[in-house]
Amino acid sequence: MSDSHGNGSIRADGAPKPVGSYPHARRVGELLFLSGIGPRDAASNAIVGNVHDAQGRLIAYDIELQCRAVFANVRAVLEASGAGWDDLVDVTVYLTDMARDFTAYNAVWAEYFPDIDRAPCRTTLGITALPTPIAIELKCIARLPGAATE
Ligand SMILES: O=C(O)C/C=C/C(=O)C(=O)O
Repeated sequence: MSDSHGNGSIRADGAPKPVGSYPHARRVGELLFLSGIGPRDAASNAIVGNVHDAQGRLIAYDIELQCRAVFANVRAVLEASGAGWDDLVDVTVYLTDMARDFTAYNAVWAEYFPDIDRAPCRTTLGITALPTPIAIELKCIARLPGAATE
């Protein structure tokens, strides 16, 4: 974890670099607010699961791979912040093609959150575009371990 400014700002070495001028997360009291994060490879920052033609145009993507990559990135930011998967309390999921991708995404979600009583609250939105050519982005809020639940 890096919080060199003492303001709760987190930069996670194990997560892909943010694509703009924002931290991976901010701690505020017992809560941890994660920036929107996409399905990028943490080492190369390349988008996972995108298929391009010889001219470099995006021609296909694998939503399952993108789901797994974005969940891995969320986990990396949580762990760098001193939290874990079970500390997620609220997740907003943005999909660029709800009709095509909801079923596959929902199945991967169920693998990662098999226990409905321990899963975070979730809201899934279909939107026309994300800032980069990704099909899924997650926006998460977690409760830091040790914080009271009530
Ligand atoms: O491209 C990504 O990996 C995710 C980018 C997110 C943003 O730039 C944003 O939500 O502003």
